[in-house]
Amino acid sequence: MAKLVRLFISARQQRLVSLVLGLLLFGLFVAAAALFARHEVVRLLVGESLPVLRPFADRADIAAGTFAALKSDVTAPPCTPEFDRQLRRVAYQPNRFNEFVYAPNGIVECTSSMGRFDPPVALGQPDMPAQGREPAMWVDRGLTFAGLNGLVGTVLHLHPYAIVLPLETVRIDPPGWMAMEVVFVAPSGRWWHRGGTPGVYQRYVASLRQQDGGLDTALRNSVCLLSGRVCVVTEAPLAALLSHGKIYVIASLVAALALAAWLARMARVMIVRRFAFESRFRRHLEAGSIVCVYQPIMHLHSGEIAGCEVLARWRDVDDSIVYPDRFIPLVEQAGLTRSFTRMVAERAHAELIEALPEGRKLMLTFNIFPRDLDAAFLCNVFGIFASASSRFEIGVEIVESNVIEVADAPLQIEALRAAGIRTYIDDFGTGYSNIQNLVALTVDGVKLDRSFAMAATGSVMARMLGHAIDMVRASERTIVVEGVETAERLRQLRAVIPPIDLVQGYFISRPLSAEDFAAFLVRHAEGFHELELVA
Ligand SMILES: Nc1nc2c(ncn2[C@@H]2O[C@H](COP(=O)(O)O[C@H]3[C@@H](O)[C@H](n4cnc5c(=O)[nH]c(N)nc54)O[C@@H]3COP(=O)(O)O)[C@@H](O)[C@H]2O)c(=O)[nH]1
Repeated sequence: MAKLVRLFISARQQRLVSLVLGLLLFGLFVAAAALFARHEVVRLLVGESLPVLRPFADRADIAAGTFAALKSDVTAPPCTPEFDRQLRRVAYQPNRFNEFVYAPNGIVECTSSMGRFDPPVALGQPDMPAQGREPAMWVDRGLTFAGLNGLVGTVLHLHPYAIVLPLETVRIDPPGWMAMEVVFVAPSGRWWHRGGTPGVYQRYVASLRQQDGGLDTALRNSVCLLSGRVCVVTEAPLAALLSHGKIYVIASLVAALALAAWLARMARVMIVRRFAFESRFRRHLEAGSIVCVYQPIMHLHSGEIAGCEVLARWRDVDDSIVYPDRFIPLVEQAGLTRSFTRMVAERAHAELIEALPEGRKLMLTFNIFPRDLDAAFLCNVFGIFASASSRFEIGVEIVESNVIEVADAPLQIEALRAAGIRTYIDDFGTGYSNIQNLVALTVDGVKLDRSFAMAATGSVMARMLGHAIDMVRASERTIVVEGVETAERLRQLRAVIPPIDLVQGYFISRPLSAEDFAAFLVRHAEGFHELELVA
């Protein structure tokens, strides 16, 4: 899941996702357009086929009418002169065929044409046996049996009569982009060309056989009548279609491309909006996504670990850890400062109670938002540590420049002290730090901004470190020097007289998980003596 989410977080991946989406959509639209075009072409093929089939349907109707007339109008005993007269009467009726054969059970006994032959003659096996209302049918049958030597025709037989039809072929003139063939098809699969372009039917049958494999280069269709006996098979080669419909093809491609590009762009905008850091943070800011780390704070001279500063991190939806500089301003903007501080305090409490060795007394300092310098609220939040009050000494850090924006800051600080919560001015020496504020705010301690201790030896900032320490010491507050990154700086701080109280920085330790902090405490139970090791 985290991997999937990561896809949507980085700008490069977002671009890639939108590109892939665009291509997929383009493919989808082209496929949809191709399906629609296929449907339309098949509709046209059917439209061209039906008029070609109509004469065959008409002939079948005439045959049916003729058989009915023979049955009702010919009543004389078979093959008598009267029978012959009656046959001819039917033959002269309008819209009737006129070549009849009396052939009960397929054995020819006499005909209407008076041809010379020696009855009885068996018609033999039909090419298409009678089926439902359809008569049995012989295609291109030699007509010798009816005395019509040398002629061939189609014979229809519906007991006891047979009708002889002349050889029938059709002329068809399809549009240039398609080819057409008319065939008679027997249930056995045998077929007879009746008109159009030879080969179309064969290719159609071949394409049906290989339907599951291979690319067909033409659209094919067949429309059949009379229980599948007469079929019009049509074929539209793709090349002909593309060249015939060039304009439509180009217009469809351009439209598909434009629509896909637009949708992919919209999707990207939505992804960017949804997965922008700000919205991810707002959606997923909850107790479970807060990570606490603990940076040891050391008594400078004894090396004893006095406690730690609790620092918050946020676990992003892709499981990466985000530093506070990115999200603290968002917490403030969203007005979630109080619930955020509560979540940090509760998580730290749960982790430390679990991880720390019993009986170890520690100072814990928390960063609070300036607007939350409210003793009632803070006592309530940090009250969870009260049951373990003998174990933890709670302090809150607040940037001095912001404290002065809280009208009754001195009162709140006093109330906190009364409740056993210490206050520290954080990042002293930056921004609007001012000695008057230091005097007015009765805080317990001052944390010197880390830029002093981190400054290169001999730099202006490094030289100012001593003055900043003097200034804070004059106010009789506890001094914490942050940002101690080197043994040399620690040694320099140890040489300062009168002595500095507490130090914090990467040289002592980076912020640690609760388990690592507990292990750190065990490792340095006798005090932090790395300096001696370095020396
Ligand atoms: N309201 C809240 N603010 C919080 C909370 N957790 C953190 N913060 C504030 O975010 C700022 C950045 O904090 P972070 O990235 O955790 O950095 C801290 C230390 O890692 C860093 N530090 C400590 N020692 C050194 C060092 O030797 N070198 C070095 N380059 N950096 C070091 O300093 C940060 C601690 O700063 P401070 O708070 O001033 O003591 C920071 O401003 C936090 O206040 C929170 O839960 N609530």
